[in-house]
Amino acid sequence: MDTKVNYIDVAVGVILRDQKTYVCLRPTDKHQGGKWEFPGGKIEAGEAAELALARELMEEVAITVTQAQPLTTIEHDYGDKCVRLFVFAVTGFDGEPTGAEGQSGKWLPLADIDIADFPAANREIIEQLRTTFR
Ligand SMILES: Nc1nc2c([nH]c(=O)n2[C@@H]2O[C@H](COP(=O)(O)OP(=O)(O)OP(=O)(O)O)[C@@H](O)[C@H]2O)c(=O)[nH]1
Ligand SMILES: [Mg+2]
Repeated sequence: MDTKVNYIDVAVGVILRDQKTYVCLRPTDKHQGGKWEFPGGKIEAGEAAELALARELMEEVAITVTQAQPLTTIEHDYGDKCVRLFVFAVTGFDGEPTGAEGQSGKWLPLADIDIADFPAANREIIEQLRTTFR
């Protein structure tokens, strides 16, 4: 029996400015659809997490990342799939974030973050934002 878990590696960017973070609404037809998310996406085979972060943030919110620090790595089993999130704090970028793929996006004050609006895997990120960045 194969008990090895196949994780989907994902680069996730917590874009920070003025005690706010830029979040996007996941399309309803996607995994965890209807939840808010930190922009990001799947890391390609052989791709470094930082490069995937820069690529996904350009594709999804049209910014050029100039400063990012690893925040945490989270492994989460959704039942239908297992994800490994490589989470970065994005503290420097060129351009103004926008929903470049037609999705809704907004600057969310860190004080207003509600864990229930995000995918379950994001719990630890939100707890860190509460303690580290406020
Ligand atoms: N981008 C992003 N993905 C997250 C977050 N939390 C979380 O569990 N995920 C999960 O990570 C997985 C991959 O993310 P994604 O759907 O954005 O990947 P992608 O941009 O490459 O999209 P695609 O391959 O569907 O076109 C999804 O299963 C998603 O549910 C989050 O905060 N941001
Ligand atoms: Mg994505």
